[in-house]
Amino acid sequence: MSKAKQKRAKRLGFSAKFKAKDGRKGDASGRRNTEQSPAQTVKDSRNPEEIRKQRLQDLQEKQKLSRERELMKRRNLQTFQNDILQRQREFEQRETEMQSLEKHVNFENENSRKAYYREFKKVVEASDVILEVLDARDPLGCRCPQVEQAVIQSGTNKKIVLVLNKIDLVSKEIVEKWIKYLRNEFPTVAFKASTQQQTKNLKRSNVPVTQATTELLSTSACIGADCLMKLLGNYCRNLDIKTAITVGVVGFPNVGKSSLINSLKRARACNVGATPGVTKCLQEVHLDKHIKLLDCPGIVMATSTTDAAMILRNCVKIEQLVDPLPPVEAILRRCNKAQIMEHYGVPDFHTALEFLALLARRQGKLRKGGLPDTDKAAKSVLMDWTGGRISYFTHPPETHTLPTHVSAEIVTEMGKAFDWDELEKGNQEVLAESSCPDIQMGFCMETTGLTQGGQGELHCDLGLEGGSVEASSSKEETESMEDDQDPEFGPMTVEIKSQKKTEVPATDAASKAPDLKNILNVDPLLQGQALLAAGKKRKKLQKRADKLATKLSDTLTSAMDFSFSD
Ligand SMILES: Nc1nc2c(ncn2[C@@H]2O[C@H](COP(=O)(O)OP(=O)(O)OP(=O)(O)O)[C@@H](O)[C@H]2O)c(=O)[nH]1
Repeated sequence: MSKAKQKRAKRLGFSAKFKAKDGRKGDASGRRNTEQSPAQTVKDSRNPEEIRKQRLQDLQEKQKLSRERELMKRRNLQTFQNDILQRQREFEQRETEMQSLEKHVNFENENSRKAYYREFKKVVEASDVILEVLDARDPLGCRCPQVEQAVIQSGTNKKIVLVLNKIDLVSKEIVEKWIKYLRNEFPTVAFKASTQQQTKNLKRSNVPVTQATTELLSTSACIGADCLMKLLGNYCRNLDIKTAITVGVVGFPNVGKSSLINSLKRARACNVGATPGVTKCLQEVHLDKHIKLLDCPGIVMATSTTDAAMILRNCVKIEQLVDPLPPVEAILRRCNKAQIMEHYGVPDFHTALEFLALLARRQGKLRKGGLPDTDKAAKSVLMDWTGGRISYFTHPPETHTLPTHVSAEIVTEMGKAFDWDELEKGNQEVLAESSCPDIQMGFCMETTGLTQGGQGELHCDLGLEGGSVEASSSKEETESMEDDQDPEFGPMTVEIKSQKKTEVPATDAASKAPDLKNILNVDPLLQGQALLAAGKKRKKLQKRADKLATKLSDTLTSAMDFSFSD
């Protein structure tokens, strides 16, 4: 070993290694290491690598200490100040980075979007027919040109069918107009998925048009399944497919893909939820031996539409929103101010933030120190929007123009395998089934469950008064606002449900119960029940009287306390 090497080894404390190499006990200089105990020497000879590491660490610590000592010698007030400023700057930078990370919770969604897209690709590859589910309230807004393009590019043997779901949330006229508009491109089926909670025997209505009642509407049964099944059956027949076909169900989040599959299966095969992103990966459901359905996670690939529009289309989880102000501003832009003021019971306001502060105060949503929690108020407004309390629907354009990714040849090719007349008939039946002379559907239905974070459930708010359906009252209770041109949604109608509540008569058992002395006036068959109620009432009154008496006597005792004590 050269001298220089020996010196370096000595500096780094490699004497043990050196010893091992030349066979002598001692450090690099060749001197015997007298400081080591015999036990240590034995240990050292056993594990030289560890000793080397330890020595290196010691050396580094020593160097650090000496550096710090040097620094302290040179330190003055100015360097201290610089140090503090530097640390403050670092802290602030970290804070802003954290904030920007939080602000982009959607980055996470960006990743999941990519994962969802991969799943979607799998679905397209495996499917013969793609059902693109659209929300009847805003069909164009939740149409995904990229999805259609991907299907078209993957060959003409794959067919696209548009399913106009949630038709119960809009009027029949609007559904008809949309079907007329959309069938210029692809076969379109009107549908209302079942929103029942049970796991089996989901209801599917096949009541003849003439016998459809208002009660049918108020149920959560599925409408349109027969038409869709016939369409798929005809497809198999027309193409003479003897084996099974695979049907992919794709669309925006929360449009009702899983609900549609469950309705066709008549069982809760897929998870359903009122928040977007419930379906996370591809799921296979065998309808029968001829049809296999594939549930796909909701995909959002729109880059042109603003985030606010995506939130209003219920594509983003409201609880996760970091800045809910822009979508609320978007809602306020679309609503009539007077209606909003009346609906939420707030005074006049100038900005969305002012409105939210007023609303938060009114709803008792306060932060520490009594400051209004505008974030919570904003989220409650957004929940009202996505949950249907502020309902909306868009109008189809007057004239139809083919989108750039769809050519006339593709339209003809796509439509070839389907029986259009049968489809037309089926849609008519669905619309007739879901319509009724007295009420306008959609204006009275409401998807709930969002606020509880549970499954959506269809509730009918038909303005029931004394058990009868009052069409006019339900109409009166909704106030609409027509917006001719909306840059993000196109022509749109927004409706705010008035919060008028019917007076509930007092149903207190005690108030209903007769007095004991009047028990003989009660119907003899009901006397047992009345006696029980009367007994309860007497006990309750007795308790109240006792309480009052105790209070009175306490007050009197304290008033008559003349002990002159402090
Ligand atoms: N009123 C009404 N609500 C519906 C209908 N179809 C689905 N829903 C409700 O819409 C919500 C979303 O339904 P899902 O079936 O989970 O929607 P999805 O498209 O599978 O959602 P992701 O899994 O997020 O992609 C649930 O609350 C359903 O109850 C319908 O036809 N009418």
